[in-house]
Amino acid sequence: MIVGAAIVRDGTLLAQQRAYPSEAAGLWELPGGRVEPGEREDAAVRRECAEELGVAVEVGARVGADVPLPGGKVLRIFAAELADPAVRPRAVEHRALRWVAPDAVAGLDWLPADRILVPDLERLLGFTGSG
Ligand SMILES: Nc1nc2c([nH]c(=O)n2[C@H]2C[C@H](O)[C@@H](COP(=O)(O)OP(=O)(O)OP(=O)(O)O)O2)c(=O)[nH]1
Repeated sequence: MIVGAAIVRDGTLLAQQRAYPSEAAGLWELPGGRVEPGEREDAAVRRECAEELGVAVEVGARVGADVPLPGGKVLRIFAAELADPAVRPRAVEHRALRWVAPDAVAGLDWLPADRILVPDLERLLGFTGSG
């Protein structure tokens, strides 16, 4: 199980740009990673956000359906918020971070699994689209 955090602040979504491996470098994803044996999924989200962004988050409801990943893994996204909205996330192991506006979510160069979740992420941000 891979968990990811859809962190929302001021109506925008935090995305991060992968630096590796080469086939994924430059593409965007949500903060997250593998759930360790015996670890709760919400705890894994908090741990990954601490490791990757240096921030504490509060984990909310699931976003969208599970997305199957190559190799039999599954990606499961949870809504999240910064425990302290004044603390700025840092790109510890990623190339860049971006707070994405609702109307820019669909245009970001996401990893393939995340692209599937775009409508769910837009809904989370309250984006109704152009028509
Ligand atoms: N964190 C994260 N991983 C994603 C997303 N979408 C997606 O397909 N993945 C894939 C990429 C990787 O194959 C896997 C998680 O990799 P990772 O590098 O973030 O996690 P990790 O450090 O715990 O994993 P590992 O390298 O130790 O196996 O899930 C996403 O939005 N966030």
